[in-house]
Amino acid sequence: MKIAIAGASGYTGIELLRILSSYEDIEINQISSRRYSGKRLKDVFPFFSGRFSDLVFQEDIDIQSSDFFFLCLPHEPSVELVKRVYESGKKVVDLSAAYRIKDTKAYTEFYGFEHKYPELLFKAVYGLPELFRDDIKNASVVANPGCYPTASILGLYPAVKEGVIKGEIVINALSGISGAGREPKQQFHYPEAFGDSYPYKPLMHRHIPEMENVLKNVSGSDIKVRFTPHIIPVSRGMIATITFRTDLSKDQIVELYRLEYRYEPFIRFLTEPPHTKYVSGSNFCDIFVDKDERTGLAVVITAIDNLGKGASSQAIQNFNIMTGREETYNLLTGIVYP
Ligand SMILES: NC(=O)C1=CN([C@@H]2O[C@H](COP(=O)(O)OP(=O)(O)OC[C@H]3O[C@@H](n4cnc5c(N)ncnc54)[C@H](OP(=O)(O)O)[C@@H]3O)[C@@H](O)[C@H]2O)C=CC1
Ligand SMILES: CC(=O)N[C@@H](CCC(=O)OP(=O)(O)O)C(=O)O
Repeated sequence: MKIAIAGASGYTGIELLRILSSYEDIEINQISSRRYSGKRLKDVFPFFSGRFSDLVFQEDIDIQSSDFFFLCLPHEPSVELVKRVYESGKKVVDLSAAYRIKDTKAYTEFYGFEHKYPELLFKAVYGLPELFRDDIKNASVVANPGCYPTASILGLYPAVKEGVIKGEIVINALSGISGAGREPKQQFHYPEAFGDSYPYKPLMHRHIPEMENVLKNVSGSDIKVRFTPHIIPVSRGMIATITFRTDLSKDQIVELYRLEYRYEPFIRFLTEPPHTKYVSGSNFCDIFVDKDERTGLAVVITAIDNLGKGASSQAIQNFNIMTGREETYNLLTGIVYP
């Protein structure tokens, strides 16, 4: 199988290359980057010497030359490229938000562009295997979830599905800086980012419509989330702390979560709050569930690697499912500790 990675010089593209380097039965035959076009992968990123010695970045991806596509591009260029892959009859996992939200208004409102292919938007499958595994198996277009939505939806799904939440849902989430991509930005310049932590977009972040859209699709009811993201000065890692009111006791809510995810290979329950380092470099989502009986609020805390389960390893999980491999193939290791 010949594989193309568009946007291979960004953080999610590099992470994909790292994971795919362990696959024996595939060939990565195209990688794209405009700025590195014509340069060898190993000259740009010396740590890839060996496995991918001959790969050369190209300006764009040729649809005819590969069988399967991973797109690690910004949202707007993805809209077009996904459409072209789809028309060729081949399969694609798109890591951008271009096909995630089944609501065209969200694109004008939160992404600043008119979605040109609403009919394809409704054919794309949301690539969160724990919720949509059966649809992913036969999908041509898989829209890989955002990192905050992965951490938040996995932390809410059992409770939302069973309808045990009373009232508001509050999510406070922390993200490592690689979540903002590799393009240099002033606020992520070392002297400014080192040692600093802060909330941002406290009232409306573009991941809110994505989360609400998916939670509505699985529950059938309108669900609102009060979501506040925060930057933490680490390269990778994400924590979501979720609180909601419920009449279930502590034991019942813990049991509900454990039962729902009992066969999930990448969900691990912890009896203490998870750390970013417990999942770093991996596809795991660690979950802690408890209830504060004093206030009646349940507390669910999830940890993922934003570049792992929040992006690239989740894209590989989808690839494994779409290509008939064991879902966990090559994904059960990878933790980098300390
Ligand atoms: N970082 C993260 O934690 C997560 C990211 N995502 C999403 O995944 C996608 C990739 O993210 P990430 O790897 O962080 O981004 P980066 O900014 O690190 O990389 C973007 C890649 O796309 C290329 N690119 C940028 N602009 C264009 C363009 N207009 N046309 C063609 N190629 C372009 C860049 O190379 P060049 O400029 O040389 O062409 C680079 O290879 C984004 O849509 C992001 O929202 C999703 C979940 C988590
Ligand atoms: C730290 C940081 O800036 N994170 C990004 C989200 C991560 C991401 O890339 O998500 P999408 O794929 O949905 O764009 C942000 O808050 O916009």
